[in-house]
Amino acid sequence: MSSKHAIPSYLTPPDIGAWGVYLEQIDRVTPYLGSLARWVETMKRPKRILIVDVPIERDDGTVAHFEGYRVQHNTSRGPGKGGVRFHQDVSLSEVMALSAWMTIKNAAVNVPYGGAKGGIRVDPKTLSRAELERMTRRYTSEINIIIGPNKDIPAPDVNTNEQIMAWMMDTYSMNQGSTASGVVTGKPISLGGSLGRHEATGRGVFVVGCEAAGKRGLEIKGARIAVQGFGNVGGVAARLFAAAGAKVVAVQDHAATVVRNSGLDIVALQAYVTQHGSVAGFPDAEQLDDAAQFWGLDCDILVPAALEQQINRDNAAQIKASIVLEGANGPTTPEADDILHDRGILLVPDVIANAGGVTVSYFEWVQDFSSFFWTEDEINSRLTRIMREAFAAVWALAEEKKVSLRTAAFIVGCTRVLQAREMRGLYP
Ligand SMILES: NC(=O)C1=CN([C@@H]2O[C@H](COP(=O)(O)OP(=O)(O)OC[C@H]3O[C@@H](n4cnc5c(N)ncnc54)[C@H](O)[C@@H]3O)[C@@H](O)[C@H]2O)C=CC1
Ligand SMILES: O=C(O)CCC(=O)C(=O)O
Repeated sequence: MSSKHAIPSYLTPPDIGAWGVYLEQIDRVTPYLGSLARWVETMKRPKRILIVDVPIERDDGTVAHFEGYRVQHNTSRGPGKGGVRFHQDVSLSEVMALSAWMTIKNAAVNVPYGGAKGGIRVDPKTLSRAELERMTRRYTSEINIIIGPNKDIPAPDVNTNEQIMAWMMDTYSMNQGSTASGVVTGKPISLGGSLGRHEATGRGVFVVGCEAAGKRGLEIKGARIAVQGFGNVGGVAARLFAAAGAKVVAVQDHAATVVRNSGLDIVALQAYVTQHGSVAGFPDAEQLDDAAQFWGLDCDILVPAALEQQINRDNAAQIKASIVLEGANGPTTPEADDILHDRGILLVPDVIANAGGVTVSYFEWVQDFSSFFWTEDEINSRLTRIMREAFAAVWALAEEKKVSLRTAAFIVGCTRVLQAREMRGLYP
């Protein structure tokens, strides 16, 4: 949305895609929430939505406008918490859905936050570094009134990273008149970031992947893994699986799919992507001409770690993996969920599988408040314990109620949120 003549996305017909997925999942859960069901209606409504115009001066002197959002879905259990995404397909309905998933996720792993998410509808690859900085700072100033260490704490998501968080923290601090390191997490270590946060989401995916494999009697050593998305989440998860002796047989990113039956060299692939911007052209691998073939590849564990709605009715029947680990948020449509379930494929849902990131974000926030920083071993062992316990609790509930892991995770999350709401007296 860089042209000043383009129609803002919130004036176009609603894209219920991602948001609709969320609503359907909530609806499926309601029968299991018993007396809490009457409040689920309130879970469908975000608490606060801010849509902002983000104008910047381009390097050539022209002015470009971008549309930005921050949605606070729920704050019953604490301040809003969730990442910021820069992507050309970001829309209000997508950010609403992502914020709602954050509410469920934060409650499912029991970190003391509500749920929030933000984004800018922009392809950051079209911006220079200086333009990216101006856009990030302007966006932060525009949402300044609703964020803060005790209000709503942004973090990285797709196409945002430590540098973006540093600019956000600096802009917020300048507006406040004092340094407020706790306003964002996922910061550089030199600015109060936490050891282990960069790897935390991928590490959490790996930890719950090992737990799920154990339930299925699958050895990680020698297991065949396929990963879609080779950024922060997919890249780290792939590296940890490979280091544990698994064979990462396929990696797909926005530009290409690379395959190697005997296992890709993940360290070399990461170095290649750092240099070339994508996996396209990586030597020592076959490249698939048709990206859709990725879904039918022979593997044991499939890790979607890119965007929403990637596993859908067109490809769910082709999936050969026995375990799907949702590194991304919302990668599976409800229709595909049913297909995978009917085929006996074990799906570990996003709200558990990728919760390692926000868990270490919580550690970072705590460390910032106390100005006392933990060792990487302390962080990783606490993260591993929380992820294992969350997985075990959801697994036990799924067995008890005879429901999927997704439904069980939603029951755990919704119950905690709605109980907090009831105790506070905020129910309608
Ligand atoms: N960064 C974090 O801490 C967390 C991220 N997530 C979720 O994980 C997913 C990935 O996020 P990050 O790794 O942080 O983003 P990233 O920006 O670091 O990487 C995204 C990756 O997805 C690939 N990709 C983009 N479009 C694609 C397409 N159409 N097909 C295949 N690959 C495509 C990109 O090439 C890149 O490799 C998102 O759903 C995000 O919401 C979830 C929890 C925390
Ligand atoms: O670390 C955080 O605060 C949130 C990460 C995030 O956006 C997510 O879990 O989807």
